[in-house]
Amino acid sequence: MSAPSIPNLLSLRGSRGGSRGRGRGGSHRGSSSGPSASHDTTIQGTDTDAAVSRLSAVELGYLIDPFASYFVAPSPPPFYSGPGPGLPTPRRLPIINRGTYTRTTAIDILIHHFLSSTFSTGKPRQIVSLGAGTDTRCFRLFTSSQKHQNIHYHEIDFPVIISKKNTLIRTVPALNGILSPPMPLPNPATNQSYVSKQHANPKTGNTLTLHPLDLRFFPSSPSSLPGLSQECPTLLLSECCLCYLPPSTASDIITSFTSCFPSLGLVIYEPILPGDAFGRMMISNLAARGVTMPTLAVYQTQEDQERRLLEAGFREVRSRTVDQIWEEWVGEGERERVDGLERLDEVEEWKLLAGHYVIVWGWNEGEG
Ligand SMILES: C[S@@+](CC[C@H](N)C(=O)[O-])C[C@H]1O[C@@H](n2cnc3c(N)ncnc32)[C@H](O)[C@@H]1O
Repeated sequence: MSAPSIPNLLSLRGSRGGSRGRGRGGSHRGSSSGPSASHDTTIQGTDTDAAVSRLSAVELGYLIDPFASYFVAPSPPPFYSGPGPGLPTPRRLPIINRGTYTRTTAIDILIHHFLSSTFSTGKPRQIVSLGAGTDTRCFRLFTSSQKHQNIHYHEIDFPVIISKKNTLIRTVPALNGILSPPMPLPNPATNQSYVSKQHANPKTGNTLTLHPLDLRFFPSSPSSLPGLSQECPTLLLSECCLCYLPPSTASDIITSFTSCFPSLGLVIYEPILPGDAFGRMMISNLAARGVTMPTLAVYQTQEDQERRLLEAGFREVRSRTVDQIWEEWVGEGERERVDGLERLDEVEEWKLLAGHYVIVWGWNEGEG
């Protein structure tokens, strides 16, 4: 569970140890005032929260991710005056670490299912991550199994975030050892002002294409994104991203995929239940940080989220709250291992928090 999704708890109790309308032609649907630079900076900052939460879960043994540390800058000690080690990564609360673990594991399971169920097509498979930020999943995937070949991973985020990621991949040997230096991809539509860059691994055929793009200006045809083909089985992923967009923009983006990608799956992770006491507190704490999640008002429940995907054109849809995933998907032995990592006294609080986040997935072909 990423920190931006839980500022309610962090601001209530402190973390342990320290520490948007889609428009074409410049219009901004769903917002009367249009995007402001400071609001965008706040939303971009949620990626840092997510990266720190990931590293906290890794350092405590919840997750294995050799790449997480490269995306978190060491914080300088107080009165820092030169080179030298920074402060240790802030540790998140045990319930936050468990949330990050459960959400990450569940999305990994769904992605592996997509990859194994589309393996026999013999076609390249595409994963398109909306608001990918500094997520490390692509690197974990490309190094986790020999079978993972011919995967075209696309990440979309604001230019400032993509540029940071691109620089890191170019300069960190552990990252550029997996993928070659980036090649700029030509933009098929001359009026697009962004340049996508593709990192490739010639041995496996895997590629990572980074698209610097404000999703509020997403093209009406996704296949105009450089390197993206509507002929390949494709999984669209939004891990706490579409919730920051105006609802009409978010649904336009989803339907632009369902209308032209015949073999499509979608995985969304978002908060729900804004109307109860916990939800109201969550919203007011987000607002205090200048963060709004407009889709939360429209898709308030698990059922609303499922309906959203059915209305967008998916044939089959399922959902589970993070709480349900912990109970139903994590095996007993693994639950014991995770329980043993940190003392978690706040069981009720965990259930409350984990019940307010949902993973919804849908597909339009095959058996999902
Ligand atoms: C909470 S972070 C999640 C990052 C990543 N998906 C993860 O789970 O680790 C939300 C991400 O969505 C991106 N985002 C939000 N609105 C966006 C927009 N209009 N265009 C592009 N990216 C956006 C932010 O920049 C940020 O990287």
